[in-house]
Amino acid sequence: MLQQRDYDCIVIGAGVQGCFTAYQLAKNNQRTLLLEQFLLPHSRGSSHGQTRIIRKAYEQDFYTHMMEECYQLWAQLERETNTTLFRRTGILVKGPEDERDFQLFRETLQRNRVPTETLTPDEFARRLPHMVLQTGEGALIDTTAGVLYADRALRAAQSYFQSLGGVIKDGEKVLNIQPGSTVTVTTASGEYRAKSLIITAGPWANTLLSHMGLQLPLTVVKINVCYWREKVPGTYGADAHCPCFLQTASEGAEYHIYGLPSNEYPGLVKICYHMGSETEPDRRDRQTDQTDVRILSRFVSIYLPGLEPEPAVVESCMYTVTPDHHFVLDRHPTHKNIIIGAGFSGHGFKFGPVVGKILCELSLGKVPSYDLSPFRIQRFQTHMKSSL
Ligand SMILES: Cc1cc2nc3c(=O)[nH]c(=O)nc-3n(C[C@H](O)[C@H](O)[C@H](O)COP(=O)(O)OP(=O)(O)OC[C@H]3O[C@@H](n4cnc5c(N)ncnc54)[C@H](O)[C@@H]3O)c2cc1C
Ligand SMILES: O=C(O)[C@@H]1CCCCN1
Repeated sequence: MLQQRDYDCIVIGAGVQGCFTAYQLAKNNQRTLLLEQFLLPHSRGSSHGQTRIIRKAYEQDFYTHMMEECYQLWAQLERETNTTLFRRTGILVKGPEDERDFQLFRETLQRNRVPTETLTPDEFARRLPHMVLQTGEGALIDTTAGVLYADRALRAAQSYFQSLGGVIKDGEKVLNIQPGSTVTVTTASGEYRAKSLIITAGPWANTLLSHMGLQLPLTVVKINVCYWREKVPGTYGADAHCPCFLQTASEGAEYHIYGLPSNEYPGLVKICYHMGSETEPDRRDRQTDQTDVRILSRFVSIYLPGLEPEPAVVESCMYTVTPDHHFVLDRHPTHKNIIIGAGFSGHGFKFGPVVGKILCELSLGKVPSYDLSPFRIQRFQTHMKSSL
């Protein structure tokens, strides 16, 4: 027999954005159901793995502004669950000083008075002897930045949500959505109804939105998550005061290259390319392109001489990328009680707590705490028309 249950809100997708949205809804006394297609925890979306970078260094002010509150909300979840979710390491932002990309980071950090150190070549050589700064490159350290313990963070948000009475049903794939003043969501095991629905389905966003005749211009890409062996274990470790780093677009790499100090796998440093090759979320193993790995190998051999220049471990993860690389945080254009959080374009984890707050505000009909114009669906009008 089918179960039938009524809730105030249903959230589809228990990645970082769905978990924090559910957590915020429960804090606002909403009877909330969080549905996840896979058994938790899983490594088939975008939020798995031990670590993510958190930073205020951004090219746009609006992200740096949102980070103020993000840091506070991460610390709040740490207190609520008595867990450590953040380790401060700083992030080195480095790249060609005369290129716009590097300048945008520098200007945003300055304008927003983010505590930042500017390293001269001599200081760089002294502080970071195992990294290379080439002539013409600038180097800044956003000292607020660090590492978030990602898997642990998801567990913390889920358990706090449950402690507030929230319900998680994993292994329940949503098969159909019927919009209306009460939204009906169907899975293989039941039918659930709620006053509002929040879709945070990561790479599967468009599959779910197709039930409501909406397709966003999202591209799903597979990221090869590469770990590189230290020639001397610990050289690039957080204990050796090695920061995270972000190399801005440079010769041979159109997108950023970023890395985190060795941590989760002792002796191995995670370094990835901020783009991959297009894939389908249920068939990402078919995507075997290694272009990103080749770009990374070249980078490692030039800039990080203390690492072996071939990856020791390669895992995978997915990005869901919008044309401008900004998020989608909005209502469905015709069904106003359906809220969409999508297209986090490979940089959404650190924003989880504020994304959850914004999606919760939208679902409760409150005025959102932030100007959402960079995140509106409306901005894709031309893309969406041309794809009809
Ligand atoms: C390699 C890599 C490195 C990254 N590094 C950083 C970083 O350093 N800093 C940072 O801030 N961000 C980073 N990101 C980006 C960040 O991890 C993502 O933006 C974020 O995880 C997106 O979360 P999500 O909740 O939108 O998606 P997901 O985590 O994919 O969650 C969506 C969930 O919805 C579920 N779902 C889908 N369809 C259905 C259905 N029909 N029924 C039920 N459930 C469904 C899925 O199973 C999934 O669990 C990185 C991403 C990758 C891949
Ligand atoms: O969000 C981040 O911080 C990482 C590093 C930079 C590229 C995007 N992903």
